[in-house]
Amino acid sequence: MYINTMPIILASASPRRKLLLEQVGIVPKVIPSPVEEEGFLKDIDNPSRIVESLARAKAQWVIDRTTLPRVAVLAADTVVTLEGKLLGKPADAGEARAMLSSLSGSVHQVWTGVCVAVKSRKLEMRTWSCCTEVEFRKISGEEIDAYVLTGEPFDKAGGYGIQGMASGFVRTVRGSYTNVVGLPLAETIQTLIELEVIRPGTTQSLTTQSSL
Ligand SMILES: Cc1cn([C@H]2C[C@H](O)[C@@H](COP(=O)(O)OP(=O)(O)OP(=O)(O)O)O2)c(=O)[nH]c1=O
Repeated sequence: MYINTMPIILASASPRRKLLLEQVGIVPKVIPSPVEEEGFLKDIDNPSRIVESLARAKAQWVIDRTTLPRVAVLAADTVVTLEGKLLGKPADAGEARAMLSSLSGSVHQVWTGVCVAVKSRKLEMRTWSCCTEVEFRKISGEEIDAYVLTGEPFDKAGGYGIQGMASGFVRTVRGSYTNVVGLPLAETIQTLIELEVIRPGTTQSLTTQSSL
C-alpha cells in the first residue's frame, strides 16, 4: 500500500526487518552492513545512544558505498536491557540459557535504534530509538532447555523471538510490538513518508475483477 519514490536499501541481514517492511508493501533491496557491535557497547548506561549510534553507522557504511544518485538507506539495531545489564545475541547455548533464566518472571526493555538516510542532492539522516517493556512469566528450566534446542535464540537480542515460540513466555508488552521484532514500523513509515521516500498508493490495478 505504499509506492517508493526512490530505491530503498535495507542495511540489515535481519529477515524479520525485511518481512515487516514487506508486510506493508515496502520492498527493499538488502545490503547487510558488516558494522560490529563491540566498539559501541561501552555506553552501557545509555542504551538508546548505543542502538542509535549502531543504526547510524550501519546506514553510513552502505551510503558510503552506493553509487545511486537518489537512494534511501534504512538501518536498525536492537538490544535488550535487564536491570541495567545489556543483553545482545547469545554466543552459545549456555549463554542463551543464562539470558532466558534472567528474563524469567521479570520485566525487561527492548531498544531499537533506526536510521533513515536519504541521499539525493544532499544527504539527510534521521536517527531515533524506541523502547518497549516486555514482561515474561516464570519459565521453568525444562522450558528453557527445550526452547534453546529449537535454535531460535541464537540470532536474536536477549536470546528470544517474541514472534516465534517465545510468544508463550510473554505476559505483557508495553509499547511497540514491531520494535521488539526489530523495527518500529509506525515510526519508520512516518519518517519514510516525511522524507518523501514512500507515499500511500498501489501499483496494482484497481479494476481487476474475477471472471464469473
Ligand atoms: C527481542 C527480539 C529480537 N529479535 C531480533 C531482531 C534483530 O534481528 C536481532 C538483534 O540483532 P541486530 O544486531 O539488531 O540485527 P541483526 O544482526 O539481525 O541484523 P543486522 O545487524 O544486519 O542489522 O534480534 C527478534 O527477532 N525478536 C525478538 O523478540
